Amino acid sequence: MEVQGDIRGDRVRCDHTRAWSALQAHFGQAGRTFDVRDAFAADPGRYAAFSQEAPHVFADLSRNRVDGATEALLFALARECGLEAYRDAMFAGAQVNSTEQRAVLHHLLRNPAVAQEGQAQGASEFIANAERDVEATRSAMLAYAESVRADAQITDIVSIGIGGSGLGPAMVVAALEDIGTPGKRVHFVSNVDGMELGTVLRGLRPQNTLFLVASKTFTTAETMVNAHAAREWFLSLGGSTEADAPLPLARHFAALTTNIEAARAFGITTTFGFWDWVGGRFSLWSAIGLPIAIAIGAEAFGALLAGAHAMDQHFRHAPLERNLPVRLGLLDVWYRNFHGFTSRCIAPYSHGLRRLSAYLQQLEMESNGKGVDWQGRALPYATSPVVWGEPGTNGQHAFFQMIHQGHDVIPVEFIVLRRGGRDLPGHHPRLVANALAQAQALMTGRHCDDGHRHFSGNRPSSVLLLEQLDPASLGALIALYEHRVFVSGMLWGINSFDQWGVELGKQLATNIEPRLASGDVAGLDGATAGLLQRLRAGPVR
Ligand SMILES: O=P(O)(O)OC[C@H]1O[C@](O)(CO)[C@@H](O)[C@@H]1O
Repeated sequence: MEVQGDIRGDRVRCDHTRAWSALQAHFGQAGRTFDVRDAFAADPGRYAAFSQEAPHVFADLSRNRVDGATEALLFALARECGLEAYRDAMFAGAQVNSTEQRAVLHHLLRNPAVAQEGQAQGASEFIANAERDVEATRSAMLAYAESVRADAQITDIVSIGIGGSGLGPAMVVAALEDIGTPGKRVHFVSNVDGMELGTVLRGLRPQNTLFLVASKTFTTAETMVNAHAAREWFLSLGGSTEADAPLPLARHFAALTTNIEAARAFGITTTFGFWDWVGGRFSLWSAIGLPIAIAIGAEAFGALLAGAHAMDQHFRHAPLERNLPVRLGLLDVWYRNFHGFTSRCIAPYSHGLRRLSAYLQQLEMESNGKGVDWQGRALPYATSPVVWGEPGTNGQHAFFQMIHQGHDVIPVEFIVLRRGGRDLPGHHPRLVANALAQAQALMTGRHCDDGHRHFSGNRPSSVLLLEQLDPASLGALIALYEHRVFVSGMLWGINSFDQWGVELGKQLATNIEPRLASGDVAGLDGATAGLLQRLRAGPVR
């Protein structure tokens, strides 16, 4: 298929710009000693200047270690790097995933124009074909989701998939469980540890179960092991590979994959495809989102897509100075490369968002945890921070001690809902009060002569405020993070859309597994050989 040009040549790496040198000077003069409390005292308009409206999300960035001068330099950096042209190239279908020669078009999956107007005006043939594929697959998948929802015999859906084929759907289904279909339980199985699948299967009956095998490649070892085990379980309890048998495998298994042939070879006839221009960690909007559509229905799935699309439009069209993904991505660069902050804490004050940190870990660290630029040159600076977190208020009683008083400065992202979910009187105001109090305490600190009780303050945080946790807000929030990762990755000069770093471990595991049975340690390093021999003192099975 013909794609639009490769625009790698237009990229300028952040450290090759004038703005980078200016930021270094600025950091030395003002950034290093910047105190947010002084900035508030000096500027009564600070809260407004560092607030940002975006679709479904309001952001208060005012408690960060930036001022107008810092942001002006960061916007200059973005422009010198060619961020706007690069963003537009991604949306136009250029091969921004340069190491795999792939376009990056997950935004097409949530573009309502694809359904309403068919081929967009002026789109390339490549995009027009992609849009047709998206529309056809989406209609088929949503019709199937509705048929499963209407099928009283199916009570349990087991989605087998890992990484991008598991984390996104699991996070969204947990977040939107209040609007889940009564009578349907959706389970997610990722780990090759048999404890996970075994525990899920223990409570199920094959005639009431639908397995969804979710794998972009349909080769991922963990998913294949679990899918084969599920198949064995199903066949051992009366299931059959014969289409006209009373309990046919074809009715109880479906596949979500770009590798339809491999799914068919597995014996699965119901398949929903997607394409190489959808990265795994950006795929919840595609057929990989089928468990979501079954859980919440086609209409709510459409609202999830619409929320994400609204954020896409904001990212594409808002000027950099009022563009939330841009402001957040620039802040990430400022903190990582100038302040040297090594991690960022995600603190959703929402039980529904309890899987968000796990989801963002893949999105951010698999995308931007890279050490070479797009030309393979070693980078002289750090890239992705460690992203971690737990829902509030639980985190307050675990690791917030360190965030308030530890040596490292850890920017925190509070995610707050104006309206809580299943309202029990008094819970939500208390939850929100805690989020605001933590952000306040981190900034203001509290002087005390007793060092144990002293809070230094000036600890940065942002607040992302959603009206409520509904499909549209959630879609917008996820798309916000996707674009933010694009922004920082673009400035760092890396390819945010490959993941070569996961390959070596996969290959070595394939080499080690037979050695657990044979005991052959030839050619292994001393530590691996030692552990293997120790493990062989008893059976590993
Ligand atoms: O969908 P697949 O092909 O099973 O891959 C699952 C995950 O594995 C990875 O390739 C990393 O190992 C992820 O990028 C991907 O989301």
